[in-house]
Amino acid sequence: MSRAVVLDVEGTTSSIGYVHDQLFPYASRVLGSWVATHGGEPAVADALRSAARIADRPDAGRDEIVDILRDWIRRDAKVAPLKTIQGLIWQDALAGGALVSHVYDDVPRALRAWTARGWTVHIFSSGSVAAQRAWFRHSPHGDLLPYLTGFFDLDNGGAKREPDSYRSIARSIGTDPASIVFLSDVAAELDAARTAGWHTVAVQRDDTPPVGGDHAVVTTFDQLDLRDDLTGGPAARSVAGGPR
Ligand SMILES: CSCCC(=O)C(=O)COP(=O)(O)O
Ligand SMILES: [Mg+2]
Repeated sequence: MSRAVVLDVEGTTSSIGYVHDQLFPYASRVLGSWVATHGGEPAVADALRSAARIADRPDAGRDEIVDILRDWIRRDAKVAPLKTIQGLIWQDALAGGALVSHVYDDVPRALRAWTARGWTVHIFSSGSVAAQRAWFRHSPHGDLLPYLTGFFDLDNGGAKREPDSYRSIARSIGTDPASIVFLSDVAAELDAARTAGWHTVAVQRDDTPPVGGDHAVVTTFDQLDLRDDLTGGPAARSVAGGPR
């Protein structure tokens, strides 16, 4: 029987501070010139049109759309066309060394241990699949892609607070919901996954706001004891604060 771990990125595998202090300002800074260069490419043109539609300004020109996207970045809006464009920008920057990704030290250790035991590991993040792949490929711990089987974002996974997204991801990875463990720093995401029948574990990193909710809690992946028999739920070895 297949067993899977699904991981959120920002606040779970990686620092929120890094994303907000490095990635977002970088995207905001280069956005205007990047859109001027790439705006004619079909995927980018499509994302720009889609952003204008969502903002209810279908006739907006490129400069106005760049302003809309910058405003969304400032407000950390999880909007698919913004995430598509950010992902393409970050992909180049991560590959070229203009940006370095951040992954907590316990993450590669856990990825190695879980996959060695036959679990598959997948990512579900608001960041686009292109951003996710570049993020883990160019990690400070080396290329982590060999440990990752599937990548889901707002386009191919759906909204992170909707139970249907988790149902559809379970179907897509071919794993029974009762054999999937989801780790996230956002209680509403964990609630949605639990509604879909998944096991849930809140990740409370030192540098993140309190997760809240009533999910089992770990502060690092080292504390998660992934038993092959999940009937009692995934065990957190040394739970900080206990289930809340
Ligand atoms: C490498 S993914 C970039 C981070 C990002 O844009 C984002 O929105 C992360 O959201 P998450 O769902 O991972 O909390
Ligand atoms: Mg998160």
